[in-house]
Amino acid sequence: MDCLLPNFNRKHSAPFPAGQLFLRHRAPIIFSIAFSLPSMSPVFNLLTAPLLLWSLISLPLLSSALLIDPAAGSRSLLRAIGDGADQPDFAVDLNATNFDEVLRDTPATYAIVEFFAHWCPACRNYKPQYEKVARLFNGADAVHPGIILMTRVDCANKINTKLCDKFSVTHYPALYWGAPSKFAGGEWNGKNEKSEIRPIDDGRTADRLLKWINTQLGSSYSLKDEKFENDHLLHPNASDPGQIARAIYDVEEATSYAFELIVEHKMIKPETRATLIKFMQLMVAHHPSRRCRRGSADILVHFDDLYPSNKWLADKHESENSTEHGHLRKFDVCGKEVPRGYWMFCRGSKNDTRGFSCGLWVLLHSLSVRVEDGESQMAFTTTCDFIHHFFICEECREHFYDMCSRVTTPFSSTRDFVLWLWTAHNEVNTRLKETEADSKTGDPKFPKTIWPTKQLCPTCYNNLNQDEDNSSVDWDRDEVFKFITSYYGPMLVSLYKQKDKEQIQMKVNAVSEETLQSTNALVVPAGAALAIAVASCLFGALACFWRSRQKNRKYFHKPQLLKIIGGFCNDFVGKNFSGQEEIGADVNGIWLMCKRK
Ligand SMILES: Cc1cc2nc3c(=O)[nH]c(=O)nc-3n(C[C@H](O)[C@H](O)[C@H](O)COP(=O)(O)OP(=O)(O)OC[C@H]3O[C@@H](n4cnc5c(N)ncnc54)[C@H](O)[C@@H]3O)c2cc1C
Repeated sequence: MDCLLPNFNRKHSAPFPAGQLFLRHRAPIIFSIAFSLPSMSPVFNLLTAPLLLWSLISLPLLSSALLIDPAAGSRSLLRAIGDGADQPDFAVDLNATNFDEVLRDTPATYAIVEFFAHWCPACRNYKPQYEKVARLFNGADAVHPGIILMTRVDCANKINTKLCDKFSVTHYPALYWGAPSKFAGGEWNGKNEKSEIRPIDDGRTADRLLKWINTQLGSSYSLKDEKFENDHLLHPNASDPGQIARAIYDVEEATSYAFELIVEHKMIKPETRATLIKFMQLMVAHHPSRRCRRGSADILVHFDDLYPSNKWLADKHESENSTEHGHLRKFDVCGKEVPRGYWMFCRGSKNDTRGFSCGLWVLLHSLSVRVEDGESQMAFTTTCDFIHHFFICEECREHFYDMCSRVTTPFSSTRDFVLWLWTAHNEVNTRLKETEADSKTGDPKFPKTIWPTKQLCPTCYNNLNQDEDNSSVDWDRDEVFKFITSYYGPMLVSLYKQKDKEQIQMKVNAVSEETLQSTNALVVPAGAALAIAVASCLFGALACFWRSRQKNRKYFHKPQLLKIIGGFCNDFVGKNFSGQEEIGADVNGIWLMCKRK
């Protein structure tokens, strides 16, 4: 049951206003008078004794009935009741002084604000429910960090009166949902239907609140979700292979961050433009996260408008309107919901270790295992150029490019590319192992090792008695390839937009993801050179088509579109066209229409 607010000023709207005011404001006075009077005059003893007795007996009773503790303060007592005094709160207490600042600064994509009143029994009962959900999203040990900041504001606290009024709170507890930035300095009056802040109409229990959230995000969070710990591992890099499943968050975050850096540092120049487009083509086809594939496709389709290829135009654009990079920023490459500022698989034991560079490696490996044989050389050169132009770490990109330059024979298979990237990464590991030992700049909990360790992949070692040292390890390269393909392949799938809650379902999804990958194939293995050309043409043609469909939606009818797509499928990829799928859910939808023969 909610606590309804009467129509008069909230300050006077407590269910027990007289009692509460009495206890909050009068009781201490009566106490002090009662205790001081006897010392003033013995004449008052007769008067004060019964009063004192009444106070001593009735006040604790009344206080506990009204949840007011004169000694400890109402808030602290309220916190102590319900879910145990020792348990920390997960939801963040906000007030008028920090509300805007906290919500402006949070890296979370969404915020929930609970407006409550500390005197409200329904709020007290609701608190454990709210906390159950907040446990998932808030705090250093959040299970799903960076997605939702869950907060509360005590409207019975005088300093919050204006703040609560701005959000037209009519009952307690009242929950609102929106982007944190919309809350900061924002308001809600219940009339503006287009407001980006919305009341949560069904969050009365933890289950229902989470269900409401899942509906908004297309997620499948469960109250039973537990944090995926890195800490319990004996050796983090020799971990349970299942750990990699969490790396999808990191790959998404690394992708978003990389793109943000590119935009912020204005790295899109006429000479780097083509590299970025090719890398994004690679992402559209092979990024392990569905939302990053979709986001990259969206950006690609609008790329010409946002960054004209004509240098003169680009320069003019730049000087006239230096916000064109800002336009790109509005395209979140992996969507708006990607958690930011957190790392799961790549979380270091210190703030300044691991994170982005680890996520970037995982992205590169996960792309490498997904390309087809015919795309391997293109994927290799695109990766080399991407790191060369867009990885801000000067030393890293130079070293990496040096390793790229040492390749003399074009790759003709996925295996070549996967194993080259693995070797290159191990070369970096070997170099850094020494540097970090000298400079002590590495993460003590994640020392550099030759990878995969024996613990992670015993079959990768021809001789298990050998030291795990790059120069001397006798690798079974077939086993290494098999291991890497499965490690960065099916296990690293998007956790989003999947309704199924159980782990087992993830495996099922991994299979469907694999199917998607295979139907996504850009090329038939009809020779590397042809394949590279076809891959680029196909995407260009499809993107072009998709774009024209967006722009000229009213001029095309479905049969015409089916015919055009059928033509693309047959001409470019030699695959049958299945017209069953509805046209144009997104670019992935178009890929899906070309079925293997
Ligand atoms: C392209 C690139 C070049 C870099 N060059 C340099 C450099 O020259 N100097 C420098 O100081 N830093 C460089 N870095 C950063 C450095 O390699 C690490 O990313 C950083 O030190 C963080 O290390 P980490 O412990 O998180 O593991 P990382 O090395 O980032 O590895 C991430 C994860 O990948 C897995 N992994 C490890 N080795 C392999 C492998 N061989 N094959 C497949 N998977 C593996 C492990 O699970 C590991 O946890 C580079 C990063 C990138 C992306």
